[in-house]
Parts: sequence; structure tokens; C-alpha cells
Amino acid sequence: MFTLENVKYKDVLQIQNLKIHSGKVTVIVGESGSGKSTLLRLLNRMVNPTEGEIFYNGKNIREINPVNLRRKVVMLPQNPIMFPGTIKDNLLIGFKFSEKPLVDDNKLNEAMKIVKLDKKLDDKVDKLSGGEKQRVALCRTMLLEPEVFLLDEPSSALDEGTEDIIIKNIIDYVVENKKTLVMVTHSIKIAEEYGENILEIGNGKVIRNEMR
Ligand SMILES: Nc1ncnc2c1ncn2[C@@H]1O[C@H](COP(=O)(O)OP(=O)(O)OP(=O)(O)O)[C@@H](O)[C@H]1O
Repeated sequence: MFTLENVKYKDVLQIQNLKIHSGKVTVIVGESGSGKSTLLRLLNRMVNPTEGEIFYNGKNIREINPVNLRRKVVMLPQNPIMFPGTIKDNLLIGFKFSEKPLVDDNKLNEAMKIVKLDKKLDDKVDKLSGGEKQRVALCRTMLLEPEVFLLDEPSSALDEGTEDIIIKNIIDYVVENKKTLVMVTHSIKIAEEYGENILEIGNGKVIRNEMR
């Protein structure tokens, strides 16, 4: 799905050769500041490599319009933006940005169940906790149904019990719908349990690449 060849990003990341496989769950672990988020950002052209090439389904991503690429490869950043308004506003805004047709309330409520968010669509987001806001942002990403999900620490603000359920639900969704997931996590437990490919980044380099 993705192939990275001699990729360098400033003095932050240096990856000689890496493949990210279609339909698999790739989990990225590593120390704080090692370059994990930068790797995700390279995959949907939020940043461009200083050197080297990245291919998506065989096509150099420099040749793919960034907006088109980001319709297929959607990133949930570590600190997602919330817009003033309701949960529904915040769920639908992803469709507006990516110019996709809106979905009905049933679909929104179904998606809220996947992320275990027991709230009303009309609830205001400024009243939500950090963990609830994180789940609204995750839900927004899931609803876009992209080919590839890039999730940067999607459960960092959650307690362990909620984290377990939500990660399991996301993985089930990804497997059932034959999506590709690339997820950064601080949790070795999640990496070991769900990672079909575990990548460890250390000091800007891939120091472990384990297929399971
Ligand atoms: N655009 C940039 N230009 C220069 N340096 C950057 C840029 N983006 C990130 N960095 C630096 O690169 C290093 C890696 O950052 P990155 O966010 O990729 O790490 P990370 O592994 O995701 O860390 P964390 O686990 O703390 O989120 C950091 O030292 C950061 O300051």
C-alpha cells in the first residue's frame, strides 16, 4: 500500500526502506520525540519528505493531489480540533471538508456506539471531557470511511477499560471493512495484542519491524 524509499525528513526521520501493507493493522511504538507522528504526517502529505520517495498503491504521492490523497488516507492527529457547536456539527464537518455527501442521524448514532460515546447529537462539545472530545474526533474520522486510517494515539485520554473496548471496536471495524490501519500507541499491550505489523521508531529510524 505504502512504500517508502530512502525517505528523510529534516533531521527528524530517516527511513531507508519500509512497506506498510494493505488491509493490515500496523502499530507504531517508540519513545516520545522519536518521529512517530512525523511518519504518519508523511503518509498523507501533511509534510513532504526532504529526500526520498513515498508510493501509495504504486503511485508517487508527490503526483497525487493532496486533497484527493486525504480523502483516501485520513489522519486523526494527537490533538484534534473541536469546532464550537454540537457533537453533530463536529461529526458532519469532516464531510464538508472532504466534500462528501452528509449522512443521517442514525448513521451518526451508530458510529457513536463504536467509540462508546453515550451522548446526544445535540450536546455541545464545550461541555465534554477531554476523553469524550477525543472520541468525537475519532468518530468523525471513522464516519469518513477512508481506505487508510492514520490514528495518532487515539486513546491517550481514556482510562484503560474504555481504551480496551474502543480499540477493540476500531480493530473489528477495520478488519470487517477491509480497511488499512496505521496507529501510533503508547501502549505496548495494545501493540502486542492487535499489531499485525509492529514498527518501533527510535531516534528517527525504524529499529524494529516485526510481522506477526
Ligand atoms: N516540522 C518539523 N520541523 C522540525 N522538527 C520537527 C517538525 N515536526 C516535528 N519535529 C521534531 O521532530 C521530533 C519528532 O517529533 P514527532 O512529533 O514525530 O515525535 P513523536 O514520536 O510522535 O513524539 P510523541 O510520542 O511525544 O508524540 C521532535 O523532536 C519534534 O520537535
